[in-house]
Amino acid sequence: MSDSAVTGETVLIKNVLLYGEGEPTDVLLGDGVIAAIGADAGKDAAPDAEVIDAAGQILLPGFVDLHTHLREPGREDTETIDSGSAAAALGGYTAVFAMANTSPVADSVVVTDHVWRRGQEVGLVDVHPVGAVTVGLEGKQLAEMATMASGTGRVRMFSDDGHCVYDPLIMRRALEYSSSLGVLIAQHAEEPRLTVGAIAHEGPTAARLGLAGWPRAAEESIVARDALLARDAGARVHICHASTAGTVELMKWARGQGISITAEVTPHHLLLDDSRLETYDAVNKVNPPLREASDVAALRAGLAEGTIDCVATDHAPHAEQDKCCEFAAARPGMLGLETALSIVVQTMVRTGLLDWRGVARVMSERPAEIVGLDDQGRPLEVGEPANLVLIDPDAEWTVHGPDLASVAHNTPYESMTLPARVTTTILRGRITASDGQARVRVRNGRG
Ligand SMILES: NC(=O)N[C@@H](CC(=O)O)C(=O)O
Ligand SMILES: [Zn+2]
Repeated sequence: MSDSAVTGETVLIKNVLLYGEGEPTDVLLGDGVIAAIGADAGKDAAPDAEVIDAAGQILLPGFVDLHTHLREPGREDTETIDSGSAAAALGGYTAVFAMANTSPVADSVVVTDHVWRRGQEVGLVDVHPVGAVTVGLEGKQLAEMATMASGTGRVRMFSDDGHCVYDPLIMRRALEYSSSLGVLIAQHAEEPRLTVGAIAHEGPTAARLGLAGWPRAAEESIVARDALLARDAGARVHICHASTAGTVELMKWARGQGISITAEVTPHHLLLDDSRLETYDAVNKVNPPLREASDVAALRAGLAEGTIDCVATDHAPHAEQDKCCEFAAARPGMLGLETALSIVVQTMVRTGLLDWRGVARVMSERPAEIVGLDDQGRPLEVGEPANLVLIDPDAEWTVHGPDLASVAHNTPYESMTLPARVTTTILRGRITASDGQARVRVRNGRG
């Protein structure tokens, strides 16, 4: 064997378009990294290398989701780290951030380390635990952020998501503390005094349908407040699921002031608006609510120009009994991991707002940068970690909830035909999903 020969599990991807550009080429993966790129990349491939004919397919860095709800521990009847990892791998993700609103809440290192370890055992995607900002998500007392940040799970992001850290003094202290720890605070921006009883976007549709309204100002007032608190604390703040045109304007203003603020938008806020509520189907109930077409247009434009940094799924599985009930009683949230790429292609690529490099930016590179992951969202270059996704841009598929890997089936895209599909996902050189099947880890005999 020559010195340059690649050892361990090797994968040879043939005839693939890097970032959807240029001429098709070959990419060899070995030892968990990109070992070679080019027409002769296969010359060092081991005889037993897995060969993927990727003609017509696009290679991007694996996706990173800053906002996933995996429901373990506590609601394993709706999602587990196993099922959620499979959904993530099938959606093209190589890293996800599992939100802290589990039961028990991830406000201690016991829970955050469990989430990390369980994710590594499953081995389909890196499951990074998000720690709670406050004990029990109650907004009263800061959780032990330093302990969680230094645990095995190395918590990099803290959020009370599902709840807003509404007390400005607590938020200020959390931001001050976060900058000394080098971690990120992600805010579910919702002024709770403005959303008492609210279940839908406050506007003409909700008024006509008799649904109590969640005004845009409930989000925007917190975005503005937190921008100012981050400025004063010299800290960074990340805005979860931006949903209004006004939030895009506030982001522009804050950036112009030199404030360290980033924001994500969900696929559903890029595609759906409150006209979906006409049927009273609670599958469309989500926080923040689906807004108006003008907000959807502003969010798309904001993402295209970089004012909104990235796409995050807010994948929120719920049991059938919590979704197939009266709108007011239903829980908010919808599935997102397995449909995210298709929705981004439909809303951003097919509309000419983003090219495939732009998709890599908003789904891989920016989210990895925002949380400081140095092994994700990397350039497609020799020596870089082989965290990758292969996409068939011309595929079309019809969504059917029970076919998704999640335990729960609450997809708002049921029976919709969507463009583009993930064909293969690769984590550290190992195929984690291909042709619609997640691949659980096979021991390689060395370990
Ligand atoms: N988005 C939602 O409507 N629900 C999320 C919580 C959240 O992200 O706010 C959930 O945990 O179900
Ligand atoms: Zn939220």
